[in-house]
Amino acid sequence: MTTKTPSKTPLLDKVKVPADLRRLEPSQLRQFADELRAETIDAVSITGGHLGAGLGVVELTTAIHYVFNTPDDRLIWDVGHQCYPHKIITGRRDRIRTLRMGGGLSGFTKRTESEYDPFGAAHSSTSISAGLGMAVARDFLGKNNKVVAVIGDGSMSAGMAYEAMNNAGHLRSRLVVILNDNDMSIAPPVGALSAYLSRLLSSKSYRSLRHLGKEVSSVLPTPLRNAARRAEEYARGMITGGTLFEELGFFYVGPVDGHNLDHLLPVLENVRDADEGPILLHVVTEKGHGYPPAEKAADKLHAVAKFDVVTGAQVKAKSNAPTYTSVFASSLIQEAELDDKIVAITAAMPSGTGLDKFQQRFPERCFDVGIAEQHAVTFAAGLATEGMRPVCAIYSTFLQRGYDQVVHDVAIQKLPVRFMMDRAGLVGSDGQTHAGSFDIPYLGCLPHMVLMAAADEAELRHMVRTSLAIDDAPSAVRFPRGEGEGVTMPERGEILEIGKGRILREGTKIALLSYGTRLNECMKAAELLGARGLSTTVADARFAKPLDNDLVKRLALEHEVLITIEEGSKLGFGAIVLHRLAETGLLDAGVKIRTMTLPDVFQEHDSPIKQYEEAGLDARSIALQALTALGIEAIDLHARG
Ligand SMILES: Cc1ncc(C[n+]2csc(CCOP(=O)(O)OP(=O)(O)O)c2C)c(N)n1
Ligand SMILES: CC(=O)[C@@H](O)[C@H](O)COP(=O)(O)O
Ligand SMILES: [Mg+2]
Repeated sequence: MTTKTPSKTPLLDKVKVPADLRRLEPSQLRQFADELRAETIDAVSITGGHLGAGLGVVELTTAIHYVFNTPDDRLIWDVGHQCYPHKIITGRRDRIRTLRMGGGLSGFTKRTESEYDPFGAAHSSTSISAGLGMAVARDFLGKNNKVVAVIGDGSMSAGMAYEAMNNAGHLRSRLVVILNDNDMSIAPPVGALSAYLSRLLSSKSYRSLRHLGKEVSSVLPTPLRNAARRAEEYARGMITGGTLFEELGFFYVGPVDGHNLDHLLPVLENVRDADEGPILLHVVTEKGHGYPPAEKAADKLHAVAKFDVVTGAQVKAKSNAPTYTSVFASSLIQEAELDDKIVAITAAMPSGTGLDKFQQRFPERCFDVGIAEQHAVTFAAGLATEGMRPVCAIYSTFLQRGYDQVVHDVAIQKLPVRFMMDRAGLVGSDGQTHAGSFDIPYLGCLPHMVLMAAADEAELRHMVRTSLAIDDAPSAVRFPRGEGEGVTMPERGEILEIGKGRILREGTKIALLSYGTRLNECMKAAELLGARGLSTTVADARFAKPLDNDLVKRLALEHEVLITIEEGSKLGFGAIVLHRLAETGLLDAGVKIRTMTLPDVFQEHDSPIKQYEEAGLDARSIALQALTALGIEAIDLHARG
């Protein structure tokens, strides 16, 4: 008879949902947390994903679900990248090894995934606003559940968090905000707030509060007379430095050791039962806590590929070409060597944008403004008014956060801010919230903008230099996540003729006009069409604004079919071309025109290859589009290869 190997997670095995957790004894929670951490590490070693943040909140996740009656009590995770332990103990352990895979769990909290995810996240600093909305609704509806928002120190650097606290303090709503302070963003945190939080932790009171343990709960709100309360708050503020938050109308509690369940549980119970206005509980944690490879890593293993649990060594895919990010960074450094007016700005994404390399070379000319895209854009506009050449490196999706600033502070004033939009298009496992799908329409509708899309890494190098040469208008260059096409790189970028595209292949019947990196798929589609005797032109627009009107006119008049292809949403490049053809009467010439874009849905996370297939932007789909326009059957092309 085979003896069953004892489980490594006997307590975790008993917990499918938090109600099961709440049946454990408090004395069992330490072991439970250790098992939850081990399960998180094992799962992410298989799927890859955001590891460090989740490891830092294992105890906090355990304590919150133990003390609060989730899901009736609402728990909102800011950004949501730290939610893997939360997902494991809220009915999703059986699917946790499908994390970020096609058809699997999302890498962030998601309403449609679970009742324990009352609010979707992924873009940071939304949790307090959402939590306040839920608290006010609760009061309107006469309900009595609690609302808890967990926000990181990095996410607390975004203006939206202050807008929400300001309003919460005014409304005096019963809302619990847990500031998860691990002294990390993706990179080490920046800004005055980070310094302020560090002061809180270094103050003698913090050391004494740590030693006082449970006494921390004694500083919680009790019905105090206003005068006494203000004096009490300032006294506490001076002891624990909570005054910044208390001036915003919050009752500040902390700082508390976020890995010590003996501290966390009584404080959370008191916070839960305090019948007061908004409370901010300042919890101190360590990103990557409990896993030495993460604790030792400079980035605390914020995001990892599959890895070996024992060594922490990651399994990196073989690289066939430089990443677009690295080409952008090296091109910018190259230009900045020759022009000391070039400065660069990131919103807390130095490594993701490649500006960490620029920062190493030009520390005084690189600004990490924290998670503050709105500020980043207008800060860049201010720099441009004084003749600097600011480069704002913000992912396409995160630039959405600073859109009014692009319109109001940059475009209307025609200021030469250069936007370098990495992750433009589909992004694979980060899914719906991170896809850079909308920058072509959201920028294409703005007067004065010069818009470029790199077809490959050589084109990106040209466009970086071209953008830097434009001193009389704002410009934006979009390029995708991941590796280039493996083309030969120029020593230095050329300055492209503004508003001019290029023809790569001459044909007579079908014209494929590509904008961005689908160009290679267009060339393959031309081969497929050529093999059917259909002579095909392939052109690279290079610019969406100003559009190469002569090229568009020639393609429309000299071909039976004209197809635009872009890795962007509807109402983008194809719409710009259609407008042009309609406004100039060229549509009357009878060309069969089709526009190929991303589908009008928020595509779920999956591998990039699967996402492109689903989007229908691969060579086979492009060829099919042309054949269909010509009324030619192509059964063989319908079958997916
Ligand atoms: C608006 C926005 N900008 C940038 C990002 C990229 N991003 C994801 S997590 C993160 C750092 C968050 O730091 P913190 O809130 O302290 O969480 P921690 O990872 O330390 O747990 C950043 C900048 C984002 N998700 N949303
Ligand atoms: C959680 C978050 O928003 C970032 O970590 C984001 O996932 C980074 O995306 P890349 O991996 O494409 O840099
Ligand atoms: Mg942090």
